[in-house]
Amino acid sequence: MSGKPRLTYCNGRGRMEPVRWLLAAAGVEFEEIFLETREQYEKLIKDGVLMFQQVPLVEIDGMKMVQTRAILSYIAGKYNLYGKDLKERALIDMYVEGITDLMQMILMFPFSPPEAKEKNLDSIKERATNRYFPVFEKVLKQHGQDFLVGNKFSWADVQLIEAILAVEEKIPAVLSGFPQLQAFKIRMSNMPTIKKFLQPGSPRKPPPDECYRETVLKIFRK
Ligand SMILES: N[C@@H](CCC(=O)N[C@@H](CSCc1ccccc1I)C(=O)NCC(=O)O)C(=O)O
Repeated sequence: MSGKPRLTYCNGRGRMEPVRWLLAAAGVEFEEIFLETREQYEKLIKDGVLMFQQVPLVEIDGMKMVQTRAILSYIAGKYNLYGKDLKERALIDMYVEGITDLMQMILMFPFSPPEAKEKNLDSIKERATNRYFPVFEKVLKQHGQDFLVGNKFSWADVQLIEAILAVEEKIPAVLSGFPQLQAFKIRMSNMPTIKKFLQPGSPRKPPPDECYRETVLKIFRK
């Protein structure tokens, strides 16, 4: 037992990528088990390892954690990325949940039917530009600090930089109207732990491709 957290999921972003981001941003090394076949997944279920027969699964501190939100909250609390008090935690929760709503659109995009892809991409652009990014542009402009909450690096900052980079992969000019977010992106990308995670060879996963899509559908088919 290495003592490192152990992540079980497909070899791709999916619902596990925010967990990889948060652990990496906290400077925590982790191990990964990749699900490649439905048989692997069915064996986890048979062995009673998955509380709701779902992954992500994160084994940490003797626990077999499932439910992405619970996993992320535990990691944020453990590594002091969850604010200094209840009100800062509430603000971080609101920011994270909002960004998660945007990221859910990106998560599901590879599974859009071909005829819906253009419309779904337009929806991502519309929501990022008009609903989500303006909130964080305003927050950063109003308090003039480097980080979203309490002038301290937190889970909210990690979730936002992940989202910015993910949206830019689809809409490269998405930050053109957001100078504060452009500066935030540079600041976060230069933080040592995030800079390391953005380097080739890190556990960060590439954008989903057809192979990943087919693997997910094969493993989790109903
Ligand atoms: N609420 C759970 C949902 C987890 C979930 O839906 N996991 C999927 C794998 S992610 C699958 C995935 C991967 C990429 C993009 C979209 C999606 I959905 C699963 O285990 N499905 C099997 C089942 O529910 O029987 C969480 O947040 O962890």
